[in-house]
Amino acid sequence: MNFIRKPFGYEPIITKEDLQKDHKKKVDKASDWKGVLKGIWNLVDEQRFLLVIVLLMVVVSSALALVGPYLIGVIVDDHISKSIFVGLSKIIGVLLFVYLFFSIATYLQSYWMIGISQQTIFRLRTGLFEHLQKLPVSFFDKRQHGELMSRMTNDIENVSQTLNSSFIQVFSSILTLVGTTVVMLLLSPLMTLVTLIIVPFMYFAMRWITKRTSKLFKEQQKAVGELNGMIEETISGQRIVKAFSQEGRMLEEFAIKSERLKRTGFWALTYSGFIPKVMNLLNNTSFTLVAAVGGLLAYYGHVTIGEIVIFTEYSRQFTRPLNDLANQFNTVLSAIAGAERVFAIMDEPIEDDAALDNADYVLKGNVTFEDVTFYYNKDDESPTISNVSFHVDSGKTAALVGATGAGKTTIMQLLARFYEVNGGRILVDGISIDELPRHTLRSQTAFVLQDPFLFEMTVRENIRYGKLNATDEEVLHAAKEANAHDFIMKLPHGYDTILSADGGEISQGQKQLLSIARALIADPAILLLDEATSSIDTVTEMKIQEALERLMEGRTSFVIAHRLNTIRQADLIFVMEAGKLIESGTQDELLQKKGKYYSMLTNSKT
Ligand SMILES: Nc1ncnc2c1ncn2[C@@H]1O[C@H](COP(=O)(O)OP(=O)(O)OP(=O)(O)O)[C@@H](O)[C@H]1O
Repeated sequence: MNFIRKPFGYEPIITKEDLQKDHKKKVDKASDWKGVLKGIWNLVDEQRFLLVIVLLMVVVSSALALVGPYLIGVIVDDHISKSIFVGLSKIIGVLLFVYLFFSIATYLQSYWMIGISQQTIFRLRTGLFEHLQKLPVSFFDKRQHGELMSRMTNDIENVSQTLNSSFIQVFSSILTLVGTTVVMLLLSPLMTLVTLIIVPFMYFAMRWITKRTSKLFKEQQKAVGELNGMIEETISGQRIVKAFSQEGRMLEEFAIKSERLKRTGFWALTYSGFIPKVMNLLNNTSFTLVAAVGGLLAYYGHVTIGEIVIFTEYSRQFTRPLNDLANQFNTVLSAIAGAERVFAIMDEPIEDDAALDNADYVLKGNVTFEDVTFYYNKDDESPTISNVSFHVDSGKTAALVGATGAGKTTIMQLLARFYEVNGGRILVDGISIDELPRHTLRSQTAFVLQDPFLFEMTVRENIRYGKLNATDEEVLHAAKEANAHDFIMKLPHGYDTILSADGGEISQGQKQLLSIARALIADPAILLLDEATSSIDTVTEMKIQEALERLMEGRTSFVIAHRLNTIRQADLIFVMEAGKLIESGTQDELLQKKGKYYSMLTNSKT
């Protein structure tokens, strides 16, 4: 497939139907502007006073911008054309003062505005990150991670740029437009008419262009989000991509997405590139009209030369803010689209939490499931977990067995309250888990997964993740207990070796040992363990087994068991099938029963 196209060989990508659809959508979503502005206003928070001062500065500088041309007109009419130079120095002094003060006012307004916008963006970024941390696991299940990352970076950057510059410019442009019109009308309604004759043309030209660009900018941001999503997935899953030799397919998919971004980018920039050109043309036309008609009127004594000078200046001053407004329009539109996407996440409901009454509760680890039913999706025909009931005493080990997809991992995730049950109750020490603050429950529950997640931090920090205030001695002790110390000491910088985000430089078994050390240091009452299925060399496997035995001692443990030995040693065995708990008991009880477990065991032996 050839992905490289001639730079100008693109088909226009907006049809009339698209524009009509888009117009309808805009009408439907008219309130979003208000919502976005309200959201930003809330974020400005305690800097609102400074913002008001900035706005006052804009008023002052816009007024000063009107005084300059007027004074030049006065100089021409009262001094130059009459050759009277008395008092000229005074008026030039005032003019210089006006220009100086104008510069100071514009400098101050942009200096303060940068401070306000950076602080606002800081709040927006931190708020979004904080909100993401509080969202339920189910939120992340449904979304592409790279796309979310794009909201944290690109969209926020767009809002930031608008707040930095566009905000002041838009406000000042509006003030200048209104101010200039008023002053022009007071001076000469006839000349005002000549100056403003160009405005309807500008309006229609702008409408034609922005109708197209606003849709394109939205599409461009969406395409950036999708592309980022794919890049993130491909980089984090690059081993799988390579293992299945999918590089070619990924490249094709990437090229298609990238091509879409290129096409929307091309048209967005092409259309928005018309804006300054069209504006310039209309601007110069207006300038020429004012000079020509003004000259004619002056000839017949209707206006003075000074007034023509004032109006030629004002005609520039009038079209410049229009030009600015037109230019800023796209930036503002793209920022609003970005802000909408950010606020959409902020509006996602966070996990509600229990009152803090039980916050200091120390778990003993008695776990009870009472008729628990759970659906991942409301529309699923049958529940993922249906009517499961069991009890595990504190300190005991329960092995979960069953075919893939039977619901073993789900049982564990429900116990850690990653998802809310749809029916029944889960109790720890007789307390329903929704009466325990999540932090209380999760800080005393630890996961040891097959493929544990390691952070791009030192080995020491990765172990300390289980208990952030652990001392170096505690880290060392946990690593020794987890049989991880020896291999850590062989790493280039020992405990200070920085691991890559997926722990690519250490083996699967070593990752498990680190994850056991992390769980040991957390000292949880309840352990949720997914036994490794991948083949690990016998020495490492023995080390893992030994470390796990130490870890499980005295704690309530749920193990997704793959080895017969683990199952045999468990106090209780739960056999799961299609979300149901079909058998439970000790190894002996289940063997005597000669049911599913018995047949699973005999089948695996044959
Ligand atoms: N986040 C999710 N969203 C929707 N469905 C899910 C989700 N996670 C798991 N499922 C579905 O729920 C069912 C039970 O999955 P679960 O991971 O609990 O099975 P399991 O017994 O642990 O399987 P395995 O031994 O393969 O890990 C499966 O049909 C699975 O497709």
